[in-house]
Amino acid sequence: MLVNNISYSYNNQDNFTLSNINIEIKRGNVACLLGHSGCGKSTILKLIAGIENPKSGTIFINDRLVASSHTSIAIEHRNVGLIFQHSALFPHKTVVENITFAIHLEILKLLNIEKYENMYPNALSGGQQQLVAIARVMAQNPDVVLLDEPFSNLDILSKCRIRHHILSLFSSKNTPVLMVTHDPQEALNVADFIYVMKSGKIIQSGVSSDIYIIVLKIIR
Ligand SMILES: Nc1ncnc2c1ncn2[C@@H]1O[C@H](COP(=O)(O)OP(=O)(O)OP(=O)(O)O)[C@@H](O)[C@H]1O
Repeated sequence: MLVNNISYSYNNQDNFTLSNINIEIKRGNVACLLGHSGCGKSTILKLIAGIENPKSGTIFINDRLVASSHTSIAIEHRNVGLIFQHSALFPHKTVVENITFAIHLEILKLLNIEKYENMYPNALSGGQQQLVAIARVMAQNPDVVLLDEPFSNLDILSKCRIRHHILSLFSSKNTPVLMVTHDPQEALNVADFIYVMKSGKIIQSGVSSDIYIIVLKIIR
């Protein structure tokens, strides 16, 4: 997955929300976007997913051009697995119907949600709904996975267990993962590569061990 010199502004304003963003994630690797609230992390995910289109620059998924100032492959044709903080489920479908297409019982078991199989989302807690959204992406077999603070409404034990399962599953399938977080410790724990953002720019990037000192400064 390659994001090449992307710039973007909401509502065609002169001040750019994102300037000259470059991100490369090798197959099977996990990269983290780390930065304070409002620095533009979610906007990068929206551009990769096809919810917004860049003003300049290019995006490639699986070596295919999906976005440039004059090209935009529709979101449903990008095969992107998206998990947001509050992932939307179809309220009129049961858990098993929500996961649809390539439903795998192993995924339900892995996430401990097989007992909710025939329930509707309104009968599930926020954390349980999030597990169903995660299962849906795991069943989709995406070309790239975008995680936007996906574990924040899970308890700490579930968070560590599920995060480990998801990241090892996609790593074993050679799928690149881009994860947004505010939490430097989480980035250091899970990422192969970290991009540190400030005010719409990437101010530092590197393998986790190399930027440890910079991340420590952010924690303080
Ligand atoms: N739909 C929109 N229209 C106009 N401005 C927007 C829109 N969405 C986001 N913004 C602005 O763009 C900037 C970047 O927002 P973004 O959601 O990408 O930040 P973030 O780093 O993901 O923040 P957080 O960690 O709080 O989710 C912010 O200043 C925000 O106010």
